[in-house]
Amino acid sequence: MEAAEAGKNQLDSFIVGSVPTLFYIPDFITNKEEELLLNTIYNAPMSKWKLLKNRRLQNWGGVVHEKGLLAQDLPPWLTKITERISEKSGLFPSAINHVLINEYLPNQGIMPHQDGSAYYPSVAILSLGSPVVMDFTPHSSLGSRTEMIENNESSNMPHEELMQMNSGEPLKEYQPFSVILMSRSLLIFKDKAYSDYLHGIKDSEVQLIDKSVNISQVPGAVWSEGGSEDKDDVKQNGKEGKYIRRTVTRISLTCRVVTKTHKNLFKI
Ligand SMILES: O=C(O)CCC(=O)C(=O)O
Ligand SMILES: [Fe+2]
Repeated sequence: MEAAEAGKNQLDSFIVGSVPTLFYIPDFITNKEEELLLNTIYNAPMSKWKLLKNRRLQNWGGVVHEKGLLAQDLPPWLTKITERISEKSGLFPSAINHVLINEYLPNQGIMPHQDGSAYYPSVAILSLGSPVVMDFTPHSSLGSRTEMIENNESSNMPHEELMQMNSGEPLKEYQPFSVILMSRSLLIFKDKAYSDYLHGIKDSEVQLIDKSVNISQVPGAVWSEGGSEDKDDVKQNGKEGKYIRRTVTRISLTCRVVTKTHKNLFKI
């Protein structure tokens, strides 16, 4: 019984913020593992990179489309990580079978979005390289009006991303918040955090961290206090405060389960 209870609560100590289905695990992998992953990712053939308008990505596990996943086995260097994620979190119904690797230069981000319906509603994001701030915004039907980014890149995405544009009265329990994603950390979110909020990363080199729910877990050396040299960010975000400055590239591994899979195109 003890083991079952420990299993049930294995992520409780990693909850950050007020949404109980969002977990932040610092130091999920070692420095050595980070280095190995980065080397392997950058050793992939150039053709493996898909260029988007504002970043590039590698798609592993097969092609996701409406009818599910045209599955390809994940390579061992990825299953080593995805198996650890499944085992440590206990939040995935079956083996993680899809990994999207996104690369972000310091001035690149991803518009606020909800992940496509082909995925099981649990996602684990492993971060490598530069720290970054991920913003969670309640769907406009639930909270304050959702910020939209004009350049809709969803047509370039390998999976469906749903945009929510309708406005509504803010509900108190749905407030925007942010999470600082340090290198080697794992962010997991599911249920409410997955379906009632959009998630995104601003395309700015300087990112305010005042709304971040995990500041206390981030080394003080990572952030600075607002100063006159950061006028651009103040202009962009409308206020001054604590911020991080992205100086290097960030790589993220978005690990998910696509429940419907097909091995052969002709059997769909
Ligand atoms: O890079 C990230 O941290 C987020 C990526 C993401 O949200 C996605 O691929 O759907
Ligand atoms: Fe996403």
